Amino acid sequence: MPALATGAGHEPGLYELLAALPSQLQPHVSSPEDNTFLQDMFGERSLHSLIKIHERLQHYEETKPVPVLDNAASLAHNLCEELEGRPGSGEIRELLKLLSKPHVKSLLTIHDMVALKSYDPELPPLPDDLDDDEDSVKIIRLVKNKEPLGATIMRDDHTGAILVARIMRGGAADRSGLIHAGDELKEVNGIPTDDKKPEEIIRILAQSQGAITFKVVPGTKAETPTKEPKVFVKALFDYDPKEDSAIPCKEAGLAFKKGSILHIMSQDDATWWQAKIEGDASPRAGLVPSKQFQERRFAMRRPVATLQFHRASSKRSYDVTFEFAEDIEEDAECSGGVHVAGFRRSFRLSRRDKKKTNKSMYESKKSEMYDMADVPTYEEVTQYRRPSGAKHRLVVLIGPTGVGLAEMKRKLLICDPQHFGVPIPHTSRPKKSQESDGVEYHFISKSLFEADIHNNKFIEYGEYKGNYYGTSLDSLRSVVSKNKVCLFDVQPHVIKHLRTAEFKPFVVFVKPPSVERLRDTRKNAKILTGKDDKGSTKLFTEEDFEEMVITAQSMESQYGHLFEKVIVNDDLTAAFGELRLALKKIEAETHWVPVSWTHS
Ligand SMILES: Nc1ncnc2c1ncn2[C@@H]1O[C@H](COP(=O)(O)OP(=O)(O)OP(=O)(O)O)[C@@H](O)[C@H]1O
Repeated sequence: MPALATGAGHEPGLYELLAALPSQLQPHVSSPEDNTFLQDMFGERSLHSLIKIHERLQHYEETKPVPVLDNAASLAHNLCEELEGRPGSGEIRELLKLLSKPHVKSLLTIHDMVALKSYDPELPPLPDDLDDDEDSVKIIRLVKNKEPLGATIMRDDHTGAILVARIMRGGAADRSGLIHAGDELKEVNGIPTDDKKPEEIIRILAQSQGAITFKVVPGTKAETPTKEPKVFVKALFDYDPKEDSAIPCKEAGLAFKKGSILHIMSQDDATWWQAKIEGDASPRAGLVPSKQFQERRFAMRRPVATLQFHRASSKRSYDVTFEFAEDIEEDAECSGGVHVAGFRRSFRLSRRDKKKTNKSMYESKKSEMYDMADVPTYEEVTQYRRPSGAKHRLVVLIGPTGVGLAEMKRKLLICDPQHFGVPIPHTSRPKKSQESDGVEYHFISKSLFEADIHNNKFIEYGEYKGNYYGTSLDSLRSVVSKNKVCLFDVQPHVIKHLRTAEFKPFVVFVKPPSVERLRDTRKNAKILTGKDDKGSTKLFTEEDFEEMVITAQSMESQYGHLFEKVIVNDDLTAAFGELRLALKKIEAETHWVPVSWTHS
């Protein structure tokens, strides 16, 4: 290790520290390689030179020297020329040799630059053939790497000029700050653009390597660098720009899936927003249809979708047959010694027992039609983490009848009865001798039930054999207020009524596997026949499996945008494990929820 210079500097402490460091660090360094590395690093000549420079600079910083001249390089050059003609002494030869060394020349050039404070890069000379009226032309040079430029161009219909149509946020052009939407492109790498189609120019750009020179006439539109607030939305539909004939530039489009979180980076254009997928490493935005534009498109397409849905529905006749099976609380409610009051089947879609259509349910039909009028495009979201001690989100389970929602609820209640709860329903039927009010049901009179319906107290209700049954909002509140996670399975059209800041529903769709897998996994499973009030069961039929799969498809296509988690109930243990994990995450981790749920 070279000896450390004892500099005439101001910080002898620094030298001492450097000299002492290797031996001081030695006890903490385990491998000999690391030790050698440290010795080499601290003994490195360039490090010592750097410290010397640092000291000198510090010294001069204090004395604040001003340059005597700012043309040292040319002075040295002239001197060399003069001396070269003369018969030289040894000293002259030495001076000539010194002044002609490249690093001395560079040093003097840098000296002059500093003296002149001339730090700007040298720009290429302006073309000689500029028109008089082209005085506002700009020559821009960008160095292109593999990344696209992040700008789109178009031809102005009136003037024929090639204009920069938009600059993609976060892209190379945007980051340069040199090109703006509305600028007129005159030349690319010296090639005039006036006789070129936009596609040809794009091709020239794509083929260019390294530096690209643009000649542009800046647009008249004043650039106001707007600091837009950060907007995040959840996409409620799948989008592929390649399939979109309306997008102005497919290459600039951003593909996303239903449920993706998009960071909206610009809404300057009412039709095409700029967005990137949250968490994506690329800084560059892509084009996505704006909410208004997409809503308009969906609205135009909707009659077809409605027709298809109803055709499918009427063929399979699921649309109106809802079943309310009461009296099946049976032993399941008490399994594992856990009394699970109100644990019963809820009003879910069924095709079974067609004869019993008289057990019709309230607003279902109307609501389905209403749902078709909703156009799911984007929903503004924000990050949310349940504050400790705050109420839990309502857990809403959705799925076709027989898929296993009751099984999932039962398992959750058994594994942690202190943590999970279910709402106790109301009924207007008389209480049976073995029942207690507020345990199996809240027993109320028919007139009171009707008054509560009128006052919108029920999130769902139905009539069966002249008696009302229903679940009230207050019964959900009662579970939540006990600091429990309230489990609630409903028909999907009810979800939207629960989507409030109060309940913040976490919607889980339990989906059946294929008919083949259902056949394999449900060999011995039983479903309710709905043939009587006693909860009689039967084995699944092939028709039940098919119905389950088709109903699930309909539910997913109509309500899929409201599902936060989709679980395929193939193997029960695996499906239950997935549900538990999802619920744990929602309770403890940060996730996205609609913005409206966080302002109260
Ligand atoms: N993954 C599975 N593998 C095998 N059997 C299952 C599975 N999931 C549920 N089952 C069984 O299927 C039957 C129907 O399940 P469950 O009663 O939970 O359905 P459900 O969705 O509540 O339907 P419904 O609303 O008609 O009662 C039960 O016997 C249940 O044990």
